[in-house]
Amino acid sequence: MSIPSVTSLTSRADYEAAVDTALAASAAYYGDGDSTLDDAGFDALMRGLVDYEKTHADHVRADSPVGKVGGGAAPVGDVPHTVPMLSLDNVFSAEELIKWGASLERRLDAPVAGGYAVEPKLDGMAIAARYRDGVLAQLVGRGDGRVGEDLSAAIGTIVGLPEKLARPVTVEVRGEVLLTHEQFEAANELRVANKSKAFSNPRNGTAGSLRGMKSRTYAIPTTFYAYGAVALDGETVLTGGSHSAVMAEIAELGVQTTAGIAEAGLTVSATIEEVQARVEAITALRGTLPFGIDGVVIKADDLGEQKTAGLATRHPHWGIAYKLPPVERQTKLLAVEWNVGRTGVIAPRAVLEPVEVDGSTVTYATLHNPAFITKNDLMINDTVTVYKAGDVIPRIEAPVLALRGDDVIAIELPTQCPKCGGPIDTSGERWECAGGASGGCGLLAALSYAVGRDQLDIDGLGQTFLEALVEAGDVADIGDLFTLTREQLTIAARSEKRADTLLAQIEAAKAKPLNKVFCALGIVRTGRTLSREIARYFGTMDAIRAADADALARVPKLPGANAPKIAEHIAAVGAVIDKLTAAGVNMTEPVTDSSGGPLDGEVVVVTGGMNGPLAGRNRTDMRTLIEDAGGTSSGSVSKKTTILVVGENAGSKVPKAQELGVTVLTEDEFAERVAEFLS
Ligand SMILES: NC(=O)c1ccc[n+]([C@@H]2O[C@H](COP(=O)([O-])OP(=O)(O)OC[C@H]3O[C@@H](n4cnc5c(N)ncnc54)[C@H](O)[C@@H]3O)[C@@H](O)[C@H]2O)c1
Ligand SMILES: [Zn+2]
Repeated sequence: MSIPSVTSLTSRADYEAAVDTALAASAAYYGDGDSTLDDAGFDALMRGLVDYEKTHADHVRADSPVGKVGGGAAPVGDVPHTVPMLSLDNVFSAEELIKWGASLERRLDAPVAGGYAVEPKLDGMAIAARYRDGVLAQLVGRGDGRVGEDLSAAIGTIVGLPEKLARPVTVEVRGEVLLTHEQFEAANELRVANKSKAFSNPRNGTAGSLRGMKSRTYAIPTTFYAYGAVALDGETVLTGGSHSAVMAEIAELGVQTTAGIAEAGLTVSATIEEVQARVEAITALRGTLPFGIDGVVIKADDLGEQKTAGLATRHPHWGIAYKLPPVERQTKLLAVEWNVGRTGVIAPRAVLEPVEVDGSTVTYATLHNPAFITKNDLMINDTVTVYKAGDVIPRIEAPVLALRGDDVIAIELPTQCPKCGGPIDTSGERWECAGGASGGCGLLAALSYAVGRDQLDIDGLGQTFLEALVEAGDVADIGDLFTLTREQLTIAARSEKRADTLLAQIEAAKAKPLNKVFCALGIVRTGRTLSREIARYFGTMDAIRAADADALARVPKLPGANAPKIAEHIAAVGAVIDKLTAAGVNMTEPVTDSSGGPLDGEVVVVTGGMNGPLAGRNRTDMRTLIEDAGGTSSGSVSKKTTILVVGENAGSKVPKAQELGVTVLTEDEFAERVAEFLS
């Protein structure tokens, strides 16, 4: 959707409608709503209004947003500002910046002597913070620049704006409140948990966070950066003669300032050429900053020069905003595609009407997962806000509900894997192809898992070899691993020697106990521990296959609610199990009567690195050992713990165990108790 840079208004009716649209958009933009226009659309409309008003002076409406701070519709309130809080005029290119520099020097009637302060333009909400005798007494929004709303209820929730200064001075600090990317995510989690609608972007989220403090019971933390300060109640505590010096004074009082932003923070440039270089440097850092910026602000640093340059009604002459391309645009959601990733994750992707965002054309955006679609009530043909920060994949923020037409169509969620047609595991937030070991879309991931150390332990079969085997069509499920020929392996591994090693490892894997073979199948909602329990309980693969959900639910540690899914998946991989059986893979669990074992009834915790007779055993190995010996393995010391095995560099678990009266054993003592299981 390419928006013309000027909306052309050809009749009085057009003009009237445009004023109404702009006022409504501003009210939403500066309030906490969703505007029906993106910034590019709004700016084009404003340019259209300016053009029209120039030639139709008699049509100009009193409430026209032209020339007004806050677009003529920002929430205003009733607190008068000490000194007007203005907006900033814009430039968009190096040429325009040079022109602005020249016009400033004309106003000064001399070259700029004090240099230019250059700082990021933070994309949040402007506020004035009034400190009296060092105590934060009042917060005031920008409003229409002359009067603003009282936002004092938010005192104490803003990072960087302390409730007390380092010295008991009276001063008004001005700056931007914003939500960092992290705070934005956290804010939305809080909102959703409290049954409120998620904020659609950090800027209107900031407004919502501050205003909401008047009525909300929970605080949403925001962040403040000062970029100005003025005298309050006639007291002048600021002695610095430049913007940068004043910022240093403010920082000394304990307030966070734009000078405190790492790398992209306030610096002073001597010439316009240096300013341009600094603008480019800050632009390059845009994607790495912890919050959004929509430009770079340039100010004559010397306060005397600022005074000489003076103010226009809507903006100062001594400063300018160098705007960066918008990272947020509105466009239309045309369709949703479902793609299956290499690990079997089924991810929705938005197909958009092409739109230019931050200098590049965006046609697709991630929709994360099905829950994102339902949570945001997205529909095909909705107007959506597309957002791009740095080199991050474009994201969709929210549908603009005010623009929803009659042509919207519900987004259909898949009921089967879009790639293989197999079943889908919808238990997690991310949906996955449940084909898994039976050759579904997660084949490579499933194979890697199956040959892993805790399963079949064919460690020579790394990712590259597996990929080669799958690519060659030699392996379509884990059953095929056991019928690989020396020739196939030689081609995949590019070496006869490696092929022979692999053949030996594969042969050895055939003798693995049932619990490892079962684990290798990657059955949903089972892992190592449950595989052991299932194998122990049923003894043979045939018995496992014969078990229905009720029988599975009787397995120790197996949550009954998961049993039906597990049973379903076991049935689905029947053909793979048949292949494994035919290839001579062991399908029985060796009977280890663990009741009566040396650790029967013990709850064992292991801490520190294992040495001596237990050397080289990681936590998984230790758990296996404990379970084999009839004990229960646990990760943390509690009242239930009966034995703590202490290895090298043991930490805080030892004093805790001693405090609880838990038996503490050295590696040697423990090894002796489980000697018969150590081989
Ligand atoms: N999409 C919409 O519906 C809609 C509606 C109204 C306005 N807008 C957008 O808002 C912009 C104009 O609004 P504006 O006047 O609020 O702001 P502005 O973006 O033109 O700039 C002025 C503001 O920049 C902020 N700022 C951030 N960092 C600063 C720094 N380091 N030093 C000084 N000031 C700093 C201050 O809050 C100041 O008030 C336009 O880009 C317009 O597209 C959009
Ligand atoms: Zn699939």
